[in-house]
Amino acid sequence: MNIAITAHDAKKELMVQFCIAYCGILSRHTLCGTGTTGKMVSEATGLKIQQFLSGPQGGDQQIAARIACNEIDLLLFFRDPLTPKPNEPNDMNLLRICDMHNIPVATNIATAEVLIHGLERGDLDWREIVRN
Ligand SMILES: O=C(CO)COP(=O)(O)O
Repeated sequence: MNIAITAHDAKKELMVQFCIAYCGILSRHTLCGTGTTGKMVSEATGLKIQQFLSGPQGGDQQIAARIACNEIDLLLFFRDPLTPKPNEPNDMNLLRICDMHNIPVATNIATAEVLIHGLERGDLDWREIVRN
């Protein structure tokens, strides 16, 4: 499966901890992410992550474009609901494009836990069919 990761600044450390905890599962999949999040997770876990631009520079949109091309099977996007963001419209577009294409997306760690266990159990195997 192709998994994309991104996180707002206040949630980056949480994303790192999540990826450390599920490193074993994540290592069996193809990972990509926005620049800073991808770099932090890669350095902390040793996971190979294709790093796009930083989110505000267009990394979010690079992920959105891949979702539109049916190249992403799962998005983990840890959002900070408390701090206003200059690139909020891009964030909204990323979530919109997931809804457009029925891509499983977690915007917080609780949902991410459910999805990662589901992924491990094979609940997302239907993506293999719709991708091909
Ligand atoms: O912008 C982001 C989430 O919207 C994250 O981008 P970075 O991982 O490059 O900080």
